Amino acid sequence: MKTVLVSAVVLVDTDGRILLAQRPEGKSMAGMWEFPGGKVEAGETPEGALIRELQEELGIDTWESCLAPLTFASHSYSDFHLLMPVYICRKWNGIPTSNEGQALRWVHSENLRDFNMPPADLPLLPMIRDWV
Ligand SMILES: Nc1nc2c([nH]c(=O)n2[C@H]2C[C@H](O)[C@@H](COP(=O)(O)OP(=O)(O)OP(=O)(O)O)O2)c(=O)[nH]1
Ligand SMILES: [Mg+2]
Repeated sequence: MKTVLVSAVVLVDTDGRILLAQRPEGKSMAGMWEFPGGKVEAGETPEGALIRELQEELGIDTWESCLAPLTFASHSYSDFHLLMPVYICRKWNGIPTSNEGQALRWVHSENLRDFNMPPADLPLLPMIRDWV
């Protein structure tokens, strides 16, 4: 099975809330709430891909020095294996805005489990709750 590399971020605001984005209609797992990010394309580093995705999806700018490794997901879906490094970021320029029609929510870490998230994300939630 193909392994797909996806970078994602736990974006934390000054109140300690985390940004979740809802996957739009038409995409796989539509309606589920995810950490912002996307696929690492050929020739990109995971950090570079995440910086690009944050510009494209949310219209914010951040820097490699502001992305710290937090955890990762490794999960087999029916048609591919997901390997997803997850970074934490507390510093960026701009206000996250829905650029691709996706709903956005700032969520307190203790409430993450109330959101319907992709199966790959579920094992990460307890440690994110404890560490953020
Ligand atoms: N961004 C993100 N993707 C996740 C999470 N959990 C999870 O299983 N995924 C999966 C869903 C997708 O299969 C894959 C991300 O691919 P995607 O299609 O959103 O990638 P992309 O943003 O580059 O979008 P596209 O241009 O390929 O449409 O990773 C998560 O928390 N955040
Ligand atoms: Mg994406």
